[in-house]
Amino acid sequence: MKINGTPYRSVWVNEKDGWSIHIFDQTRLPFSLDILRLTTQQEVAHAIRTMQVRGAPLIGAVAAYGLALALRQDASDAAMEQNATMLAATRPTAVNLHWAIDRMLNSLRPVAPADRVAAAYAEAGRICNEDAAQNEAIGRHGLELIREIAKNRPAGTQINLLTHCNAGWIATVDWGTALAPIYMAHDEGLNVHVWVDETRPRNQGAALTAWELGSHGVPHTVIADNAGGHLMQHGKVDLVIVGTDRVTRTGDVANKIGTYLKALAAQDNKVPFWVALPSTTIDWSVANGVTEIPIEERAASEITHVAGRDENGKQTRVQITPDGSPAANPAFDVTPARLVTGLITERGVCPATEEGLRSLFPEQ
Ligand SMILES: CSC[C@@H](O)[C@@H](O)C(=O)COP(=O)(O)O
Repeated sequence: MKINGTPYRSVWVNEKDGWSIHIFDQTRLPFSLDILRLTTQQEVAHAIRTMQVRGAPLIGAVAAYGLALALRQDASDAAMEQNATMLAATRPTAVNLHWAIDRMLNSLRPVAPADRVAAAYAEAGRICNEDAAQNEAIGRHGLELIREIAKNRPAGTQINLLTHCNAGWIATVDWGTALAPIYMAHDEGLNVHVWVDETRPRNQGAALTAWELGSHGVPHTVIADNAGGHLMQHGKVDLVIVGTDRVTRTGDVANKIGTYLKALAAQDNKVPFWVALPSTTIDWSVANGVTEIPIEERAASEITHVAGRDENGKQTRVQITPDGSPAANPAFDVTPARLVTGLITERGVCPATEEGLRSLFPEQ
């Protein structure tokens, strides 16, 4: 996607040295667009853990480059396996991270250590290109759903979408998952407007989705997380569309905490609830999302404190809870398949069922 007219991806190799990795520091957005240079696997692991990079597909792609950086230091079998395990442990819920590390290992194990660095950069590059292409395809399939709504309305009627967290281009290598159809709808002149859940505790909606949509000129309104149900009751949401960190083969959807409540409200108000994902987000080994998907528990300080900018423009964190009040911070929840209208993948849309997914991915 473009920033001030210049096309960017969310991760790229430094053109001059040919090996260090660049990302945007997402903890600084929306106030500052800082490009970070990562030179070691430890820096990559730190960036993932602290959410300088985040979003399921992007952490997979960045971790793949993290393994390439590790191999520059030591390309032996033992070091490669150890660094892969370390990188895979940085965040537990998004299956794309584990998928990317497994794919790297499967392609690198048969390669002689002397040739592994070049092979690792090539494989990580392919992962990035495929992610960008898959998300673009998701955009085209999701666009059909928005066109369908537009078709049944007087020309130019506003179409109101609601999204949770950030599943935009900076959560992927390019395009985004949930936001890709929205960008395409806006670009072809459909009158889309997006309700953006702020997404406490880390506010990825308020900080990142609002920044992305605003940069692209897409009309949007940031709302408190608890406002979605009310808006749906009053007919102000035509379609909910979210991304996901892991989808079971049966169609259960793990996504940012609060997604489940949106799905319940959508069901009660007969608002379609769609989930956009590349196939790298499907965990074919899991049948029951509620009992089997590991849910990341993050620091209590993300609940007790809020990050923002003060009146002098300085980025700061302020405490919002009494001293000593305990806080719990489960970072994801699971929306059961029965609440999901359908899944949007790079191969098309399907019901959130095992049959639906297998009809699109019969090779699994
Ligand atoms: C295309 S990204 C899909 C998901 O990864 C996204 O919705 C999400 O929940 C991200 O969580 P985060 O904790 O910000 O990494």
